[in-house]
Amino acid sequence: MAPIFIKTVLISESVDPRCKTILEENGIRVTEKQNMKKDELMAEIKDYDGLVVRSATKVTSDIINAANLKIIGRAGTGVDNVDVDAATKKGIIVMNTPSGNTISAAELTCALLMSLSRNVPQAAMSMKQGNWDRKKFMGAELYGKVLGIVGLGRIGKEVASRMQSFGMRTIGYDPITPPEVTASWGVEQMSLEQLWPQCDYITVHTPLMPSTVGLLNDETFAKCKKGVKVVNCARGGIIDEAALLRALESGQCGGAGLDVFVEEPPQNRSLVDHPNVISCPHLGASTKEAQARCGEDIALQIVDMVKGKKLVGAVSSTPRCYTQGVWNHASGSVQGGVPVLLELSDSVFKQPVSLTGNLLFFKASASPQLLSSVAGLLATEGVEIESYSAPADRTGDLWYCVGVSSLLRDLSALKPLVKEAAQLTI
Ligand SMILES: NC(=O)C1=CN([C@@H]2O[C@H](COP(=O)(O)OP(=O)(O)OC[C@H]3O[C@@H](n4cnc5c(N)ncnc54)[C@H](O)[C@@H]3O)[C@@H](O)[C@H]2O)C=CC1
Ligand SMILES: O=C(O)C(=O)COP(=O)(O)O
Repeated sequence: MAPIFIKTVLISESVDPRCKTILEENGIRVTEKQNMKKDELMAEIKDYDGLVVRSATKVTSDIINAANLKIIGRAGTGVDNVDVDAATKKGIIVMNTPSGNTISAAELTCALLMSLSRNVPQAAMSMKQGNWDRKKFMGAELYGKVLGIVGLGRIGKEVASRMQSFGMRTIGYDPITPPEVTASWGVEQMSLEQLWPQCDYITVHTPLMPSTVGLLNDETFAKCKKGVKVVNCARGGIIDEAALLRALESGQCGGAGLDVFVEEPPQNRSLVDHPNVISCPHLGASTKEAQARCGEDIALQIVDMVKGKKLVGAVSSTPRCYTQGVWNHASGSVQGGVPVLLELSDSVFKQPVSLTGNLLFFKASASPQLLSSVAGLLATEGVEIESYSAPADRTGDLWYCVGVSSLLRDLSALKPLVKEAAQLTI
C-alpha cells in the first residue's frame, strides 16, 4: 500500500488522550476543538488532512466538500453520522474501530434489561425523594423469560451470553449471521414474524439503515406479547419513537430502556419523561476501557495508513481504491453476507474475491511462473498464500489478488515480480 500523507488532524470530540499522543509521536500535528457548530467546523476543516470524530459530529456532504481531507476516523462503531458515499466520491477513506466498544455497549444493554425488570432507576429516584415504597416497585425475574435479540453481530452476541447466565432463553434474527453460528452461542434464530410473539424482552443491535429504520413499529408492536419490554442501545429510530410512545401508553409495551434517540439530545421529551422509560444520554461506549481502546485503535490505524503498512477498519464503499498514488476503479457486491470484489480497474476476476482477512493485490502480466514466483517470494518472508484470484483475461498488465496469512512487512520485496502492489486487512 502506498503511504498516504497526513500532516494535520482535527479531533472534534472528546476522544481518549492516547489518540493525540500516538498521532503526535508519529509526526502528525493534532488540534482538539470540541462542540463546534456546523459553520465553525466548515471553516476550520479546510486546514486538515484528517478528522477524528465520535457520534456527535455530523460529517455531512457539505462539510466533506468544504474540506481537503484524506481520512475521516471514527473512534467507535457507527458511521451513520458520516456521509460515507460523499467521502468515497471525494476519495476520502472512512475508517472506524468497530470492536473497541462492543463489551461496554453490551454491558449497558444488560444493565438496562436488569433495570427494566426491577425498576432500579425509578426506585432509586423515589428513595432520594425520601420515600420507602416497596409495593410500587414490584418486579419480575429475568430467569426463564425470553429475550429476542434483533441483530446478532458483535454486541448482540455479547448480550446473549450475559443474559443466558441469568437463565434467559435467547432467540434472535439476523439476515447475515448464519443460524448454525448463533446456535453455537445459544441463540436460536427464526423469522421476525416468529420472534415477535414469543419475547418478554426485545433488544435491537443492528446498524441504522433503510432496512432497520422502524423495525419495531405499530404493526410489529401489535404482534408482540402484551407488556413486552424493549431496549435500544444501537441507534435511535430502529424502534420507531412515536410507535413506542403509543405502545407504552396503551400498555402493549411494558417498559423501554433507551440509550439512543433519533435526535440527540432529544428535543421532544415525551419518551424520556414517560414513567416506564429509563434512558441514558448515549452512554453505551462511555467507559474508560472502551474509550481507551477506540482512541488508541483509531490513532494506530491512521499511523499504519500513513506509513503505507496496512488499511484496517476502512468502511468506505469501493468504487475506487488507491494504490501507488493512483485511483483504481473497483466494483463489487455482497454475496452471502460477504463483500466481494468483482473488478479492479480493467481486471475482471474469474471468481469474486472475498473481501475478508489479509489481502495482497498485485498488478503483473500473466506468465506461467507468476504464481509460483510470488508464492516463493512470500514464503521467504514467512507469508503463506491462502487463496488466489486471477483475472479472467490474460493479456497485458492485470490485477491479481491473494489471501495471505499475514501482511508483508515491506511491499517493495515484490518489486522484481510485479508492476504495482497493495495490501490491506479487512
Ligand atoms: N449506544 C452506543 O454507544 C453504541 C452503539 N453501537 C451501535 O450498536 C449497533 C450494533 O453494533 P455491532 O454489534 O458492533 O455491529 P455489527 O455489525 O457487529 O452487528 C450488526 C448486526 O446487525 C445485523 N443486521 C443488519 N440488518 C439487519 C436487520 N434488518 N435485521 C436484523 N439484523 C440485521 C447484521 O447482519 C450484523 O450481524 C450499531 O448500530 C452501533 O452503531 C455500538 C457501540 C456503542
Ligand atoms: O460506537 C458507536 O456506534 C456509538 O454509538 C458510540 O458513540 P460515541 O463514540 O460514544 O459517541
